[in-house]
Amino acid sequence: MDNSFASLPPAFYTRLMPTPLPSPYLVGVSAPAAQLLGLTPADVAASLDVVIGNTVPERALPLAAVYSGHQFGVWAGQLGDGRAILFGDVATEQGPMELQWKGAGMTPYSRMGDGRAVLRSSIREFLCSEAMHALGIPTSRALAVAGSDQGVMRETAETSAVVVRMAPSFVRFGSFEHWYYRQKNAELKVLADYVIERFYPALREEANPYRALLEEVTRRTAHLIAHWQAVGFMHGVMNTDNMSILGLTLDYGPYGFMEAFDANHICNHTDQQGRYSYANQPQVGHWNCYALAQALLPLIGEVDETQAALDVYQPEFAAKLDELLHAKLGLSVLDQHFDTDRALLDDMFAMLEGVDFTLFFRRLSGVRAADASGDEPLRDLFIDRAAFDAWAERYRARLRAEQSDDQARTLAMNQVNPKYVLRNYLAQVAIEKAQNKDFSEVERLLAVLQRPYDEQPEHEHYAALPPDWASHLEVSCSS
Ligand SMILES: Nc1ncnc2c1ncn2[C@@H]1O[C@H](COP(=O)(O)OP(=O)(O)OP(=O)(O)O)[C@@H](O)[C@H]1O
Ligand SMILES: [Mg+2]
Repeated sequence: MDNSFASLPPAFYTRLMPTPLPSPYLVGVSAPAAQLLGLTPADVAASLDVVIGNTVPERALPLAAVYSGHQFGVWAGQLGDGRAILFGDVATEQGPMELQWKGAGMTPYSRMGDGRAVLRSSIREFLCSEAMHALGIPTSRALAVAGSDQGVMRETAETSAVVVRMAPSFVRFGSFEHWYYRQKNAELKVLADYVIERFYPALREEANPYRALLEEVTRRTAHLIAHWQAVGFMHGVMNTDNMSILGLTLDYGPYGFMEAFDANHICNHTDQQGRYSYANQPQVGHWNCYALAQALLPLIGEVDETQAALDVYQPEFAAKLDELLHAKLGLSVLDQHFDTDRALLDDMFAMLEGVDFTLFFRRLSGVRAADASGDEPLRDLFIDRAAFDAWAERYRARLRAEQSDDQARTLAMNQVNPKYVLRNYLAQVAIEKAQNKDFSEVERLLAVLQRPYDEQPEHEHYAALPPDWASHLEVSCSS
């Protein structure tokens, strides 16, 4: 174990130890995440004291990093790892992975917080990190989650937990904004050079590596958000301190997956203005890149160059989303169908209002090019059957225009339209059981979500529409 971040000057972090928690218990381990570290789930279970942060691994250099950020569009000043502690990085086949405890106690950046995370939100972060990875969406990973009965106060009394998460880097847009707003250009440069050297080494050859960095991060962010839109993922708190410099999904708080489609859906109950609604995510992604651009401007030097790097956002986002949506519909991206496809997609989203997002796309693969014989399971999702029938006829015509093969298309579509996503109510069931010390549902649900594209006949009910009680579930920033 190493800690490359600790090689930065001391102004970037505070070295400190996690605060122990009494009588820890293991809540869940991700086998694929463990495997990445060359460990088995049994190895991780045997290291429960490390998972909870009561034992610090040999050669670890625990630290909390400083960053700032814009929260809900407003400059929030200094934030920092208020409850996350980075303890080192290890070599894996996917390159070095940093390891963090989230919820391991107070740091100098805790502000009003207690440095803890509750079991509820820790299970949500654990499950969704691994679910997103299995969906093929760039994300931080989660190795394990452990709990303790030590109480923590939120809206109600809850108990503590710690997630061990992993990513090549946890540097955020806000890590750069921090130095920009303090007018510390030397530190800004140190951080940018560190990120380029370690994560974007090819950019060193560019005429202006800082401009190239901005462009690459902007591109990755645009692609990430295209993935979110395509799978119906809503992050919930797209503050600049939650935006990864590697274009990863970071900080699983009040996120949600779209169920009954509503473009303006707001998954975070605390977000009353809907700044981070599904429909707003693409433009917020751009806005966040703009905040990063502003922070990098002193290094890039030229406003025009900075603007040019930022300008890749719209076309990159549009092209990526177009590619992903075509794949979801089993269509090739072909110039001669550009206008037809635009209208087909627009009308699809209009028709989708109120229809379950995940089930719609999964069942779409059953539609046959020749006739309506495969429509029924999909058609059943619609109240306005006539509208569906009319759209399905146009879709069929488009399939025939590229001589689409039903069998091949069904297979391909089922590789991109998940059958299983982490619906809020599924997480809630697992959480309630875990709160009663039954962790079997966390394990079962994780196993289902690790194969989101596979038919799992024994787990059919995990793909079903949410039950009535689920409509009362609310998730907020409280975690
Ligand atoms: N319970 C807490 N104790 C201390 N600090 C907290 C707590 N909850 C949130 N914070 C801090 O408030 C800021 C914003 O919180 P946010 O919910 O975005 O992050 P987070 O979920 O704690 O962590 P991360 O972004 O690392 O996943 C961060 O600086 C975070 O560390
Ligand atoms: Mg955060």
